[in-house]
Amino acid sequence: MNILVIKCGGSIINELSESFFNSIKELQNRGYHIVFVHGGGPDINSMLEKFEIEPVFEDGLRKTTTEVLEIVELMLAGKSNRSLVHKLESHGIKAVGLNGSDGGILTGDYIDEQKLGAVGEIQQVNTELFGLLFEKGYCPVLTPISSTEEGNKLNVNADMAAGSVAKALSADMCLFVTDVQGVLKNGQIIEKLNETETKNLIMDGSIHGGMIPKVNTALSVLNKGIEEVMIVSGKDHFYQGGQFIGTKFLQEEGVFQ
Ligand SMILES: Nc1ncnc2c1ncn2[C@@H]1O[C@H](COP(=O)(O)OP(=O)(O)O)[C@@H](O)[C@H]1O
Ligand SMILES: CC(=O)N[C@@H](CCC(=O)OP(=O)(O)O)C(=O)O
Repeated sequence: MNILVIKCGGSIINELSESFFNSIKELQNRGYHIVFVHGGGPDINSMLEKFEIEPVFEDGLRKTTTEVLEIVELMLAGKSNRSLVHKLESHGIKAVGLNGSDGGILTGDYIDEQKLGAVGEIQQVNTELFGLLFEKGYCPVLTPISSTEEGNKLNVNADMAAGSVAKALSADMCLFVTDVQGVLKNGQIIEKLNETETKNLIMDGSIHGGMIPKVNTALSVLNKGIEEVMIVSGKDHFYQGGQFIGTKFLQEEGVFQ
């Protein structure tokens, strides 16, 4: 079975192009079973603003108080997930929306409760439901909300959640769909990146903000043996004539699995 995990950024859910959906259908026709994991940072921020709560980020992760967690879940499950599922279905792609914490799909633990509040990292992924949905031709569409073994909800960065799902499924491919064509330097797309080059771009500030968790997750997925890991745009064609367009992550030369 060919499995593709697609992380769909909150930055792009409302701007996905027709060619994005065509690419998804083409990949399904080529035999790929697709799991979507999505973000929703802008949706969360706009609701926080309505409640006059200032968003606070530490190293790209949202500080998540009990009050913020309620809004995060409300917006991810109630808005971002609904939008993506609706768009997929209206393009003829069978999709089922799930909160990551449903059915024990994403189980995690706190990263640093003192510093970040209810922010987690995934420790286990229950992939059973995916198999059932794939059998009937549905794409699971997951929020990055997870829960602890005790049942406490956790807010997980969506790039990291997608990476954990890709690793758990030993996916053939993991794509990070965002609002830029890939990793850029001086406005130009970088088509191929290895770990050293990526770290250097973070160090010199060329890669910053929301791109940091994305490239770090991309590298960690690559290091788990998933060969095709890319950052691509949801605004343009990301797949044409069997070729992907974006930034592809490559193992360092001389490094073997
Ligand atoms: N080197 C870079 N190349 C491209 N985008 C970058 C880079 N460094 C930072 N970014 C920023 O990262 C953003 C994508 O991350 P983010 O906003 O978190 O998107 P998403 O919601 O898709 O996860 C881009 O829109 C851009 O502003
Ligand atoms: C812990 C943490 O930061 N969680 C993220 C989850 C959503 C997300 O990652 O959305 P994007 O993909 O749009 O950035 C947040 O609260 O914004």
